[in-house]
Amino acid sequence: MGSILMDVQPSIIKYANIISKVLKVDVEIADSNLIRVAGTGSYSKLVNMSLEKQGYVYKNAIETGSAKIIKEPGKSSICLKCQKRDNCEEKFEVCTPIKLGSKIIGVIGLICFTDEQKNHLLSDFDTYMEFLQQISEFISITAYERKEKMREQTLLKSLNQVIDKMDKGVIILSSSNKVTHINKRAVEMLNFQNINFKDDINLHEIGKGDGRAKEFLLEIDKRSFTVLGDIYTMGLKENQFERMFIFNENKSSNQQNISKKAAKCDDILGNSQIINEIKRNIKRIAPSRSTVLITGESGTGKELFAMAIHNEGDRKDGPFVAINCAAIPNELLESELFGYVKGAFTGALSSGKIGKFELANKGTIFLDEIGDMPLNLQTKLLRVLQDHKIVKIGSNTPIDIDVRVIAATNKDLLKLIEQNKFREDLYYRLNVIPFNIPPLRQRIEDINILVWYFIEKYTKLLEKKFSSIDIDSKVFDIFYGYDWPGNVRELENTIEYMINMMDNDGKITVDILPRSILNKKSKEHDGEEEIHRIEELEKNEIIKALKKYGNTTQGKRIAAQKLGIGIATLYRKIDEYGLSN
Ligand SMILES: Nc1ncnc2c1ncn2[C@@H]1O[C@H](COP(=O)(O)OP(=O)(O)OP(=O)(O)O)[C@@H](O)[C@H]1O
Repeated sequence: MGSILMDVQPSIIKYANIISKVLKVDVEIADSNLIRVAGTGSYSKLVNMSLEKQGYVYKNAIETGSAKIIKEPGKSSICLKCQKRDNCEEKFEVCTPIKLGSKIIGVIGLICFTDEQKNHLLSDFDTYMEFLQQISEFISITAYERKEKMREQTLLKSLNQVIDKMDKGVIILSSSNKVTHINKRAVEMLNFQNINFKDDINLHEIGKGDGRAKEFLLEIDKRSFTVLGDIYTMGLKENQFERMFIFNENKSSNQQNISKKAAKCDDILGNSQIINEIKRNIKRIAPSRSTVLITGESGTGKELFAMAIHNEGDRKDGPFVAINCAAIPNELLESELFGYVKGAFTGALSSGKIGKFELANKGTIFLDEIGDMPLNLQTKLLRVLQDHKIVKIGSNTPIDIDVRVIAATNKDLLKLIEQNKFREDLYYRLNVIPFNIPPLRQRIEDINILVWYFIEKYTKLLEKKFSSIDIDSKVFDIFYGYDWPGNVRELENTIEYMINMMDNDGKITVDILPRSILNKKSKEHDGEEEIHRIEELEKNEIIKALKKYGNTTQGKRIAAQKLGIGIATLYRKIDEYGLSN
């Protein structure tokens, strides 16, 4: 039977030798099974042997948990059962238990065979006993550390087993960014032939992702991937298991971080006049190379519109590379955008790095949250827009690039210019083709189509099965009256929440609306009194009424009545506001 002291036997032998040298006596250390773990002098040859038949003093110390001093070995009552009692060679014996918490895990015995040894020990007995006590505590700490290490190893072993069974990619990183463990799924997803990675791994959060997971740029073994995932701190095993990165989807399976989605105008949902006009304009300007600036509140779909511009034009077969300027630390943004040559700075990858501009060559780069770009980079960006050339960090050689730039922001760039936070010349360079995506509350006629689209998306995604789905008209009333500060993204999250909360009857009712919407439904956006144009209010009321009572003749008659206008006026206004479909 093993024991914790046996597990750290080499250290125990060292401790026995130290005690023996200092106290000039022979030393034995036994574990709680009375197996000799260490011994000095003649006992060194008897290590690993059982003391069952003669270790009565030790047994007593283990059972009582207290030190024993045997002044006349063989004659003490403890020695009664010992076979060697009558011809005991020992002159003096002291033993002290080794405790780990409340448990006795072994015993240290000091044995004097000569009077000289005995006299030496007794000459300063209290100090020597204190020393012995100290060593006993050191042994106890060594055993504790070992126990913890073993516990951690067992834990890590089972953790690795669980990780290997996961259907998500998992990479465990050390504090120095080396791969400690990579699961099978990650190897498959990233298509690795060999998992003995020599270089450090680079992992940067570069975007908000899809709302559930963040977007990361993963650089490993001279390859880059854009993946959706999350990092969890572990802090285990002496920094070997520092962080765990769990990821879902490799957005770019090739060696470059190009996220190429084929969203086109038809993927932009909505039938409002303004959305239709934007879609028409996208088709018009898609073939050109002119820079586009998309403005609009967060969640209005700016990236979707940018992708549509890319995919409706001649560059559709080229890459669409998106970068979120706000999500990347300033000091990394330059190298993300322009790349660097090998040896450009300490910590640089030995292979150098290709920047997003180069990756986007012959395609489109989407610079999201451009308002957050630091001023020094704004200057560099301006130069790129003027010269169509980039210069990598650490290099002097300009590289020609053919990239269309689409920038987006939810900030007021003119205000930033006033505050000297955004370059005016860059603003005009970017704003060649401006698109402003109106907030959802200003195009509530798009809500219906978006709601049904997201219902379909999330019933499929969440594997919910309904024979049919019915939405209470009160839900739409609340949706039409709500401000949607988070715009389409908020609507999407709301529907996802409601699909989760729905009963099996397929009914979407007010009682499963998220609290945030129920509580805020009538609050003005941002807490400010927002002023709407009269026509906008009128149009929205007509849309609400038509949604509520239906587009049939009968529905229109009720709508007109509720709106307090004549049926002819309603028809005229429907025409005027382009609401006939
Ligand atoms: N008209 C639309 N049709 C279909 N989906 C849309 C539409 N508008 C937005 N979405 C969806 O809403 C979500 C948010 O859109 P997106 O990320 O493009 O917004 P954004 O304006 O770029 O936000 P931010 O300013 O916060 O970066 C995405 O899942 C997007 O596909």
